[in-house]
Amino acid sequence: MTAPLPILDLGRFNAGGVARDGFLADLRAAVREVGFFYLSGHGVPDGLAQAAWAEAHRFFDLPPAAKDAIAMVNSPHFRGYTRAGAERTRGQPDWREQLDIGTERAALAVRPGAPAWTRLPGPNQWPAAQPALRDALLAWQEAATTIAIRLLRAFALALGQAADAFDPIVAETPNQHLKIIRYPGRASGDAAGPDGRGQGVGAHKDSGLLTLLLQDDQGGLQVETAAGWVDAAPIPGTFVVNAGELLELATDGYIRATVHRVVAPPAGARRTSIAFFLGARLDARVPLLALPPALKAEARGLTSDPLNPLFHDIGANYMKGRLRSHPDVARRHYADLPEVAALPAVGEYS
Ligand SMILES: NC(=[NH2+])NCCC[C@H](N)C(=O)O
Ligand SMILES: O=C(O)CCC(=O)C(=O)O
Ligand SMILES: [Fe+2]
Repeated sequence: MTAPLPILDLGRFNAGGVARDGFLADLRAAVREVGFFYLSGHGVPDGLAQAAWAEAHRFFDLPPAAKDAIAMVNSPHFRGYTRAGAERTRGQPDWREQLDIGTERAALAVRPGAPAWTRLPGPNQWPAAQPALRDALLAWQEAATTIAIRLLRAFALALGQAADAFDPIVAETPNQHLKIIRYPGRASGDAAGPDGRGQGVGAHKDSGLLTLLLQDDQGGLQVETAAGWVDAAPIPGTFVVNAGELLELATDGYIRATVHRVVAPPAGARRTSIAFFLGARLDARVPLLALPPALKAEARGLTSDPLNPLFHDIGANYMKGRLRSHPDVARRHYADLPEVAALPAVGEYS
């Protein structure tokens, strides 16, 4: 048995004094060693999560036509519904259906020649048949943003920085991204992976700063560690938290954005999750933090993966993930970009 992932209580951070110091020491160890932990004591009112769960289940139970009416392929902002099998991770189809939303705002007026990320801000798509979904998910997105920004201050302190070290890149227009996700059960043999089960979502890093995940009681999330894949089994009342690529970039790899995946549930079961990704302002660059010497000596440098280059330009780093994940959206709305012309044709994935 591998050691389970650590559990950190945000109440200790909020309490101050020695409790806070203990929390920060545990946080530093957790992000350096695994990059994944459970967060308890976050204080988000239970009703907000309950409402988000109830509306998420109602959404996935809508008839397919009602969901396809707000298909992501209609949105240059990568917002809307994606059917199971349409998203790609490392070129392979992910067996999950999902609704992606983000900050609700008007699209920017985009000048020709402006960076591609300027096309990302914009309105969400909501199902006409379910007006309550919008309020529940936007309220959840705000609550999750508040906790994620508080945690980011804790990360800064744990790294020997001023608490506000990340404030400039999350001020005013942080890149909020929320997904409600359902993984259908799969019979073994159904496009089974090496472990005999299907790909719910393939192995990847999250591209932003921090991810806060709510998961139901099904399980299936796995985290890559030095000792191999470890299950992030559900623990009621907690979030699963993980560091994204922007923290790896900011710390020259002291923090690693940990690789994770979801193994599809068996036939007859299903998994539902609600993932919130706090990203930074798309118009900024990730600062390279000056770590205290003791921490700097332990920084391992950035990982190098030819399929996943890391970019200090935040807009470019986020864009790469969106384009490769949703080649249908990329071809419809971003065909002018050279990296889109280079995407393998559907059916051509190895
Ligand atoms: N928005 C996300 N966090 N998506 C994570 C899934 C992995 C994604 N398909 C990728 O290729 O990077
Ligand atoms: O659904 C989950 O539990 C994890 C999803 C995930 O890792 C992602 O969408 O980035
Ligand atoms: Fe992820």
